[in-house]
Amino acid sequence: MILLVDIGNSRIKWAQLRGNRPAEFDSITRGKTGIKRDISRVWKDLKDINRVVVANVGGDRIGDQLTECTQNYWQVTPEFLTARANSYGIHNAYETPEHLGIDRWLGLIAVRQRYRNFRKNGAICIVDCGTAITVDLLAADGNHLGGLIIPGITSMSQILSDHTNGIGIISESEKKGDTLLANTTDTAVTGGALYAAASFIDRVSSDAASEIKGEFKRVITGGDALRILPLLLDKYDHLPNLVLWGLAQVARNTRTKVTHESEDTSDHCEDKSAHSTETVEA
Ligand SMILES: Nc1ncnc2c1ncn2[C@@H]1O[C@H](COP(=O)(O)OP(=O)(O)O)[C@@H](O)[C@H]1O
Ligand SMILES: CC(C)(COP(=O)(O)O)[C@@H](O)C(=O)NCCC(=O)O
Ligand SMILES: [K+]
Repeated sequence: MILLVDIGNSRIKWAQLRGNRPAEFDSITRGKTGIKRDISRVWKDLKDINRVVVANVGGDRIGDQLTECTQNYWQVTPEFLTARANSYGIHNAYETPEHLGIDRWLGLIAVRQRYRNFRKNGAICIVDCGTAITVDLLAADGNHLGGLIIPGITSMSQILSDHTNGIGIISESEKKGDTLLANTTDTAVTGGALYAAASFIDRVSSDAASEIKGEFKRVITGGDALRILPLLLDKYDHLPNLVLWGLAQVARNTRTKVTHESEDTSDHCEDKSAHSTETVEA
């Protein structure tokens, strides 16, 4: 069995490759410096793992800990992916391609596969709402046009807690009801972060759309997608676990030729097309 692992700066997400697609999605919040205890708890029951394909943006120390775990559990050394200049029909916009976050690169790969019949001269805007919020633009011809990065919702609250006396660690509190403005410190900070994120996403996607002649599609993913979606002005396709879908594509394209598992035709990520107010189960 092939294990697909997405290590972000806040959470570790994983799935198993079933034919051409990821299945049995799971995730945990991870420690800042150590993940061995976190993953030993949840991976001890995983059996017959013969490959581990990894997107890691958490740094080498975290990667080394993952390697120690997979070698202990399954005698398998993980395959750590890095962004490339060109592959899967995508041209990386970065001056130094490997500096593009591997999560962002795999998101581009997954989106290109998901919308492979996308019309000429259009573009797709990919928003990933995690520890950081990233926006990337992928032209229909496969050119990655670049992107932007801001702190995520939790990171913005963390900044205020670290730099002010009056604001402490914010609990995962939302504004009560649908009032525009908040009446407690926690909800003022959380509400402000949500509005900052939504305004950033609305403005960047709107400015990008004005430069694109053809069809313009908006995609959103990441752990905070569902919190931000209700505040967005435009329609988004909510594609959960986008990075794991990208990992599935790369894993099956680098599968050892020996294993000829049944090819699953539907090899693109589920489309939970979402209006800016809700995610509809596909
Ligand atoms: N089950 C959960 N437990 C904790 N946080 C969650 C959970 N689901 C979603 N989140 C939200 O997702 C965010 C992390 O999203 P994610 O895309 O996994 O981040 P990253 O890839 O940066 O690790 C957290 O900051 C939190 O707000
Ligand atoms: C921007 C990110 C920190 C996002 O990571 P995440 O929020 O998923 O933890 C990650 O994509 C990253 O480390 N990128 C490298 C820098 C860059 O993409 O320019
Ligand atoms: K991410």
